[in-house]
Amino acid sequence: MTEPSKKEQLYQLIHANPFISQQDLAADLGLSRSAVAGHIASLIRERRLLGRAYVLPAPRGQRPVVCIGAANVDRKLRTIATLQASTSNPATASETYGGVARNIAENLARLHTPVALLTALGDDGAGRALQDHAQAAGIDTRGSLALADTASGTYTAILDAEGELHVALADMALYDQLTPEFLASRAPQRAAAALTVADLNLPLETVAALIDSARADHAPLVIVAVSQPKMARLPHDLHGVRLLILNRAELETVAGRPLPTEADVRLACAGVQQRGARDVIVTCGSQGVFHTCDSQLVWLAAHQVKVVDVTGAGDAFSAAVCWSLVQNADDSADLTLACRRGLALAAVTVQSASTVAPALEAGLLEAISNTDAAHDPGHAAPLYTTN
Ligand SMILES: Nc1ncnc2c1ncn2[C@@H]1O[C@H](COP(=O)(O)OP(=O)(O)OP(=O)(O)O)[C@@H](O)[C@H]1O
Ligand SMILES: O=c1[nH]cc([C@@H]2O[C@H](CO)[C@@H](O)[C@H]2O)c(=O)[nH]1
Repeated sequence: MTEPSKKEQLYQLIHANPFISQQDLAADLGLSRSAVAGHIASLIRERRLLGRAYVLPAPRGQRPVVCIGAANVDRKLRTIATLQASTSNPATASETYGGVARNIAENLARLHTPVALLTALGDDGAGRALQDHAQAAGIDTRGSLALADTASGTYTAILDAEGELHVALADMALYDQLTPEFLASRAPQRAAAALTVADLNLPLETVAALIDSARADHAPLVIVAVSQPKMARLPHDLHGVRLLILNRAELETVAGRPLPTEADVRLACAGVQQRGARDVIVTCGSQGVFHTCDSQLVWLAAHQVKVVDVTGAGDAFSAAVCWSLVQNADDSADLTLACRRGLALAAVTVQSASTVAPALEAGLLEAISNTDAAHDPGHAAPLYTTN
């Protein structure tokens, strides 16, 4: 098969990312800037491009949440009977779309929130399937990085017969190419965000660059942890971070010690706040969540539900919290309300075999308001050790 002409390749790049700069076009295609300008002028003459535009921000309610991080293929292997270590277990296998940033983006799209995803995709079947699926879900993937001769990210999880995770393996080296330079090349899309959500699949320097720009632009940034080993990607200086969401084991990694009591969790959160993060949410699996409220902690119990598969519960929780944050035009979002919405979406997700529960409706979250707190199962007595 003959390779498309440079002009055609340039057109495809602009089609995929209308924000792309002439400098990036020149670098990607191995052309000079003047050759790029010549092709653009020719495409305008042919009316395949209608001109070069100034980009104005959309009205607030239509500005997207921009999610930055992983889009993986998840392989889940679930034992049929009780899982036994160091031997072969009869199991069933399934494949779904995953990656923390992608899962959050899909949850938000299903809740009818405008959302864009900046990720890296390989040039394999998985990359094309991830791209098609995201587009069909209504996620704007035009700013994502298409990598030649690279396999897409994969996550392989071993679940027991009850749907609880035993071990998981993450093959995701391609996200190391989501560098600060890549971020800079997507500055126009990022500037349009109502909220930026970054997962810790990103390299440390990239997360630091996102924090720097959130601080400089006074723009809200939520950071979502993905695993204990990848807590090493959390920069020390967190000034500019609106919210850090992580599970208790990940907070233990940050603290460098076990956190068996509520007082331990409070101290560890205070440490993260001293590093500059405004708020912290600590998810505690089937028990519930803590969130900071100035120097105090608020505890909310999880819904008691029958688990089908826990994969994606944390991402659904994070998506509902982000959904809640963008409902307020000012900075007055109520974190307790956001977490109650998170618990509700996570409960729906653990009861579904899918990583992102299908058939979500924003009404599910809208129905949870400040006025119904007393009737909410999320306000049951703490199950967590409090001494
Ligand atoms: N067994 C469960 N029953 C009810 N709710 C659950 C259960 N497990 C998780 N959840 C809900 O999901 C939220 C996030 O779970 P968890 O603390 O395990 O996060 P996570 O480790 O990031 O999850 P994951 O990696 O599976 O997406 C919890 O706060 C809770 O609301
Ligand atoms: O290192 C990582 N492990 C797991 C995930 C993703 O977490 C999801 C479940 O919460 C799952 O979809 C997996 O791909 C990731 O993005 N990075």
